[in-house]
Amino acid sequence: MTSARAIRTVHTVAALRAQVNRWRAAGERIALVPTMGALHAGHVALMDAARETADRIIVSIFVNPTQFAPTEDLSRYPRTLEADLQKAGSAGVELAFVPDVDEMYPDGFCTTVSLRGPALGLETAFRPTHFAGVATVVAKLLIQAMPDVALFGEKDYQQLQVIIRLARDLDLPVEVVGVPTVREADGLALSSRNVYLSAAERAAAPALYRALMAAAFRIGREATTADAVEEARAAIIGAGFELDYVEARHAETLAPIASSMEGPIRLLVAARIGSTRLIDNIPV
Ligand SMILES: Nc1ncnc2c1ncn2[C@@H]1O[C@H](COP(=O)(O)OP(=O)(O)OP(=O)(O)O)[C@@H](O)[C@H]1O
Ligand SMILES: CC(C)(CO)[C@@H](O)C(=O)[O-]
Ligand code: BAL
Repeated sequence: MTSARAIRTVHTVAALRAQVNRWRAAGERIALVPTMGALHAGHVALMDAARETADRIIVSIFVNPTQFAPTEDLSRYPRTLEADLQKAGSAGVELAFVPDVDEMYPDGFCTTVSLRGPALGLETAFRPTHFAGVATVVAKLLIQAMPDVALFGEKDYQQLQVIIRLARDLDLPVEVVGVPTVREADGLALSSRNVYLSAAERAAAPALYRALMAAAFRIGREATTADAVEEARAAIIGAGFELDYVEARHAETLAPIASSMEGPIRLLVAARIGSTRLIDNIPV
């Protein structure tokens, strides 16, 4: 059951803070769900999880230019604000923070978060400036909204680990919560970028998840981790993808797997089909 409430939109940090301060003064627990809009059921799962833990939910909708490289899809990224506000309101969100680029990056802006640890490799090998943009905007959003809890999807698993580390390292007083990936019935992870897929590409796309599932099943049974990852690589390329990476990593530090290593493993993949780049991951 969702509890639809009237949603209010604010565009400035000052208006966001004024509302947050009123809620704080009343002793209410606040959740923030950061998004780039084009909301789908994956985002709604974050809002549902937020409702379980907080009295008030804020969604931010901001297509953050600094996390896109000049060659990437910033200009064609889907923008569906009216429908987004409708969906967020139906999911019990009361406040939408929808800043414009100048509000987030005023003239002279020159500060960026620098990262190592979980940001090394994987996405960074293909999007070298991406996580600096993500971490900087997320740090800003967390300082602007001062939530008790912020929710992020496991679909962007490396991003989630980077943000957990960011909050810990910068002593941001927020609980960072990861929410499991919401999938289509055939296994494809929901993503705002799925709208780019042609019918044929959409039909091929679940091969990504199937290859991860097959590898996760084989690891620790009849295959070494390295062999299972190699098989996943072949299956993904065989399904028509251009593979950026498929790797097994330590699930929290995202350190590469060494044969002597203990601890949980995560399989992560990024691959391109046509003009669309998809990512996915699962636990082993
Ligand atoms: N299928 C999903 N399941 C759970 N969370 C998701 C899913 N898709 C996105 N999210 C989460 O929603 C938040 C906002 O993501 P974003 O607005 O970039 O949407 P997206 O679908 O990931 O878009 P993109 O196509 O840019 O990857 C992030 O924390 C992201 O991990
Ligand atoms: C966390 C985020 C909203 C920062 O722009 C974005 O990277 C996303 O939507 O996953
Ligand atoms: N959901 C991740 C945002 C990005 O790919 O830029």
